[in-house]
Amino acid sequence: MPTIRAPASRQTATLQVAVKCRPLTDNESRRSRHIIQVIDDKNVAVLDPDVSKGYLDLIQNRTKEKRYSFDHVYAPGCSNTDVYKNISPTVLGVVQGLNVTVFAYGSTGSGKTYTMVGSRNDPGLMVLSFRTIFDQIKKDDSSDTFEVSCSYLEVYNEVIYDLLEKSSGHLELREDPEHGIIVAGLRRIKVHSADKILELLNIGNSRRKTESTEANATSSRSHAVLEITVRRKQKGKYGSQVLRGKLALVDLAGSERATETNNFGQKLRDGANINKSLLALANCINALGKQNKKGLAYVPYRNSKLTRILKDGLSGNSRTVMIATISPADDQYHHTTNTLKYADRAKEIKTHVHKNIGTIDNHVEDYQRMIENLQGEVSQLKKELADKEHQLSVKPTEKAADNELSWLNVLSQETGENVQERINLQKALFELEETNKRNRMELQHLDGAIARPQVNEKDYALFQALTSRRQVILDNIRDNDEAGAGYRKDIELNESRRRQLQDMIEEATSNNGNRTYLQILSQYRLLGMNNAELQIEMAMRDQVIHNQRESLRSLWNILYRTGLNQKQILKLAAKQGLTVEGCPLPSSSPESAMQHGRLPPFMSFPSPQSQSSSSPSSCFFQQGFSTMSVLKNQHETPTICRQEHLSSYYMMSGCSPYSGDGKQWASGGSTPYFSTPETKSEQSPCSAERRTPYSGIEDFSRQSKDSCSRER
Ligand SMILES: Nc1ncnc2c1ncn2[C@@H]1O[C@H](COP(=O)(O)OP(=O)(O)OP(=O)(O)O)[C@@H](O)[C@H]1O
Repeated sequence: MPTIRAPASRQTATLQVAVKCRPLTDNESRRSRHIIQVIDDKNVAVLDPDVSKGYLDLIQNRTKEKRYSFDHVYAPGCSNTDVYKNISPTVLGVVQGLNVTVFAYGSTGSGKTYTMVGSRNDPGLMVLSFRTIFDQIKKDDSSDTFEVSCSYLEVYNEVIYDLLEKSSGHLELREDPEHGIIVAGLRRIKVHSADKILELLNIGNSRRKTESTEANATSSRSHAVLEITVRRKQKGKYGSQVLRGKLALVDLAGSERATETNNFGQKLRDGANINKSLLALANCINALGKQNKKGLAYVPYRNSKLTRILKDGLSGNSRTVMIATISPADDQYHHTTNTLKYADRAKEIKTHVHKNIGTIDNHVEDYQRMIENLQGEVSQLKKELADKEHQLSVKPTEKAADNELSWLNVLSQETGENVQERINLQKALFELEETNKRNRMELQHLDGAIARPQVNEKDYALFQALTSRRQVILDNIRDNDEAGAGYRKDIELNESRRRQLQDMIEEATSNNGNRTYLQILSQYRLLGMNNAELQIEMAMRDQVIHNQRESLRSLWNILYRTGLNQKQILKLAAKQGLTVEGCPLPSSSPESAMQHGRLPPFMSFPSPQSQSSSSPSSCFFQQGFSTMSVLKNQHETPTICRQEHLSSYYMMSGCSPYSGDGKQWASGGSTPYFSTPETKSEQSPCSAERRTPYSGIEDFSRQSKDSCSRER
């Protein structure tokens, strides 16, 4: 029997922003003045660093003193445990199936690593978090079972490395509708105690890239993300379900001004890359901070790996805490006010939190497995290729052929980059279109509200507010459409370059005599391309699943509006051959469900006036209706939406979905959309536990920073 799952209710949460000021270091106390005044636990002032200003300047307000308010402010005497006390309730949401992100943001040497990792005497937020997670699991007296796993990665020079692998290769990011952004191939180790995570954290930190810079003797050169996942299996009335909470703890690399650090060579390049990703993060914070006032603007997550990793934490499904770290020294005034400026903007950021219940990721996992197999084959071929290259290099007579082959190699590499660029462009286009779809829905609502007659002054004021909001939305739609047109053009250029490369490779392979080598080379190239194509298909499938979820939400919207009670709906569903899981239906009216916050905000009930055929509500209804027919007839027509989406996707890229090259949707056509896997292996390829010698708990941050010399 096919199964559908009720949508999880979403809550809007605001980013929790705290400021932590570290003490002056011994060096600083000799030459610097303390300019941070913690007024109380929520307010902080940065005093004017210039002490030469007179009384007149002060009364004429010519002072550079600045005041800020945050959720929490911690004075230099506060410990990491003091900070943790306020975020502990948020962190514990992970055990209830929520996503939580905690990140430290601040200039170099301001205390980010100290806050996140800490020392033996003052353990940081990473250590305190996993300790309380395990304590909470221990305390739980329900019949639920728990499984905790952990991963640790770093982003160095825009490349992702696995800190739990001895010699990690480059890892790639992938978007998954169920789990958000994920890192393909990242090791996830099952852990049974806080000590085990501590051991892994120690090992990871010893591999992390740090350098001594002018500004900080042990400056982190990479962004590090420790992720702890808690899977909680619950047995409920309607069968068992899995809650999957994820805690991401992020220690960012140090931002710096090149002029202050006296860096050069590799260090300067590292600094430039670090600054680039931190700038990308600042730009996202800016765009998101404005969004509340300005409607849906495009947020440039794609500009760096860091912002893509933090995407969920910044706007998606996550309760997020930002700890802005500052130094009290007067010569850090500009860095401090800059950090506080972004922290102040971050207070406006909203995320949308819901429990991660169950999973529909079996389709995506099929693809992931295929990609992993392909990657295995590609690396085997790479090895064969290297062997062959070695053999050829010892035969000088074949030098000419060698040159041609290395040229061919360059072409292959360019083809790979070309495909990767196309994936990025198309995903960016999807995101833009998604943003504008929501903008247009809001516009429809606004038009409906604006059309209502104005009877009194209050109505007129509302009319004016709605009209100016409408203008903002229109501006955003126009900007996004323009950006979309740019992406489409880039996709066309990319396609034509791809054709060119293809022709050049064909010509080269037909001219060269070394058949075996060429066969391997071209097979390697083809597999690489197939791999990339599969990633595109996965992205499309992700989008389809996302669309289906939206349709499901609409379907629930309709069910709520019918006023039927839970029993009636279950009976009706059973008649249609459907099982409903985790039914969250209100026993009373849908309006009361709305009042009690059980419906997500977008599942609004239209006012009677707005129920014309063109109103958003009817649009919901039609969408829901078609979903229903898909549900009802899924055995006969299970791929309606999939093909619709596929064709629109290919229209964009100018290809046909069935190009005769066998690249069609790979899963069986009769797979029902809304089914939950009956039996699914829980053992992921990355979940195997590996034992690593425990190196002892020292001063985590210092130990890790001192012993870092990994060359990338
Ligand atoms: N709360 C604190 N108490 C005592 N010392 C601190 C505190 N916070 C930071 N420090 C010290 O300040 C110095 C810089 O801190 P840390 O390395 O954590 O900065 P960072 O922001 O991570 O720097 P980077 O971005 O360059 O990696 C270190 O010597 C650290 O021990």
